Amino acid sequence: MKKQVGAVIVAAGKGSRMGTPESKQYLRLEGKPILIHTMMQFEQMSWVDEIVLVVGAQDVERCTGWVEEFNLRKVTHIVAGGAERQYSVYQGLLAANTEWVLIHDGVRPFVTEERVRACYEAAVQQGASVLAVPVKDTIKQVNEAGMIVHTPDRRSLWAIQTPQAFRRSDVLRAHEQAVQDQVVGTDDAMLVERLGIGVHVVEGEYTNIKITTPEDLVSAQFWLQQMREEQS
Ligand SMILES: Nc1ccn([C@@H]2O[C@H](COP(=O)(O)OP(=O)(O)OP(=O)(O)O)[C@@H](O)[C@H]2O)c(=O)n1
Ligand SMILES: C[C@](O)(CO)[C@H](O)COP(=O)(O)O
Repeated sequence: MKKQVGAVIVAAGKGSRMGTPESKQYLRLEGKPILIHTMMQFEQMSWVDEIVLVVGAQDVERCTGWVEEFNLRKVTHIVAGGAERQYSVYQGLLAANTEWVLIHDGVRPFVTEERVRACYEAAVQQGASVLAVPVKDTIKQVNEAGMIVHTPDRRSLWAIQTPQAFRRSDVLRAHEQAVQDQVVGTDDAMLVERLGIGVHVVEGEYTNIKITTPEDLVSAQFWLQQMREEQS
């Protein structure tokens, strides 16, 4: 029988905004690569059946070694990604073999099982869902001359996170349509929305940061320590 839930974890980016010689997903926290922290979160979710990992072609070998070293038994495929996040996700979706997929950034290690489950359940009920948090700042739309052109009502603005949960067949179709239409999106929901499928927003946690720039590493150390204290 086809398995129900898979996680597609994308980690084929270069991390240019981090600016380190080693791509950010391989920087170590408490001795383990950030990507491994993320994968361990999904590995311990008993209801997640498989994990598909997407990395740079040059990193497949060392990631295969880590999957063994850290006993990540749910990993079924380690595939090479593409030049944009969207293309990496697509490669992961092709390899996945579950009815539902949870697409997650390899550099969001602090996502909690409770929120991932809520996201998955909302998708099953509503068709598609993403984790997100209400924005805390006032957001302005600014033109090329540096002038404010619009202040959207903050009450309708959410910062979108991962995981993003979809029926695999829907999100695969959305990616294929995007390629045909020459659209490159910054998340997968955007591509699914284009098909006219409603995407439900599930409130996430501000701690589910995407490690992107050097100051995020300071926050990451802090949140990891907090997690350890809660566990002990
Ligand atoms: N071609 C790409 C680009 C990004 N990603 C992954 O998508 C996630 C979110 O992307 P982002 O934080 O933007 O990572 P990078 O693209 O690596 O960062 P930057 O934009 O600073 O280069 C990361 O886990 C990243 O590895 C990917 O799999 N393939
Ligand atoms: C998908 C995403 O995590 C939603 O916030 C994000 O858009 C991907 O990373 P990027 O920084 O936009 O490349």
